Amino acid sequence: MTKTDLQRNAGLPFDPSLVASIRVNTPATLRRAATLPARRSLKRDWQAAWLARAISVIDLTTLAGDDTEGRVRRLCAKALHPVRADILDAIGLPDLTVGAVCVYHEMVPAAVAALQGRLPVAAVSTGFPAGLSPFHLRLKEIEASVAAGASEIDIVISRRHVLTGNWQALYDEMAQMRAACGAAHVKAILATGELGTLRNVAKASMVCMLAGADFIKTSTGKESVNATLPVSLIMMRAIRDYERLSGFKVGYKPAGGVSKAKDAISYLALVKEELGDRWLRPDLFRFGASSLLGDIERQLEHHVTGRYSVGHRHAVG
Ligand SMILES: O=C[C@H](O)COP(=O)(O)O
Repeated sequence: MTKTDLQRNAGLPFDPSLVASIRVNTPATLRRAATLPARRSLKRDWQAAWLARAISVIDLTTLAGDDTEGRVRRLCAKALHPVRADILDAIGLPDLTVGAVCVYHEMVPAAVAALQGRLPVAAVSTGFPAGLSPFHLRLKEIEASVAAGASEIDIVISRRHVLTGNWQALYDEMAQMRAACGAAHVKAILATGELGTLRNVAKASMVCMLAGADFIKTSTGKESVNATLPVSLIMMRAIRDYERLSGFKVGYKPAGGVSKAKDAISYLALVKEELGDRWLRPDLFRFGASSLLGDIERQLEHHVTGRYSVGHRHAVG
């Protein structure tokens, strides 16, 4: 998928009364999310199809202080050929790639050179993960990432705007970041584990969408609590509400700590039930994940051969 395949969210004017009216039924949300992993048991062939689908929507990620160009090149090779050819043949899939590769700004040139336009490169810009570098430098970082060839930018919001209820400031920040992205697609990372309440998550989701976020994303992967099913339920319902208001479909990206194939299936099931099949494609859904692919590949190998291989046979990067 190239950037031209992705629709852009034009946003809507800031509406403080809309934001103030947002409510969340926390006990009901927690109950609904808790039923999901227990209810889902898929038949063998369907399971392979869902796991292949999960791979196709991974933003294959390396976001480590010791990243090197060599690691990014290996990650890109894996992104283009995420599953061994014999396993793909056995499950009847001619070809499969992940959704995108996600790296720090400094690693964008290495990823762009390795992928040669075959997959999008997403950059975490704006002083990731805290998002506390000077604001004008965060905007400059976005522009530099786009100039280096990133076609998707994952920005991080200022958590303090949420924690102090300064929704106008959050809207303005998001709108300026979106503008700095130019033609690149923008994903807003809410860092939900640091927002205090599910109501704050719902409000922050809506404000970022009003300000033009093309995707909303749970976490950087660096908070102590990252993607969860209850948070995902709230964010997906906010996406539904925004579609009712604007007619626009915003994408969703759970990220951080999604490392097991069975968790990926729970997320996909939630997307299907809350948003519908249209969201089960890379233009509207991504997993931000560094180690999920290895577990899925292991499960697919088991599906085909009846045996589990050791985890290090499916190393990524
Ligand atoms: O955006 C992606 C996350 O940083 C990846 O988190 P993870 O390493 O827990 O999979």
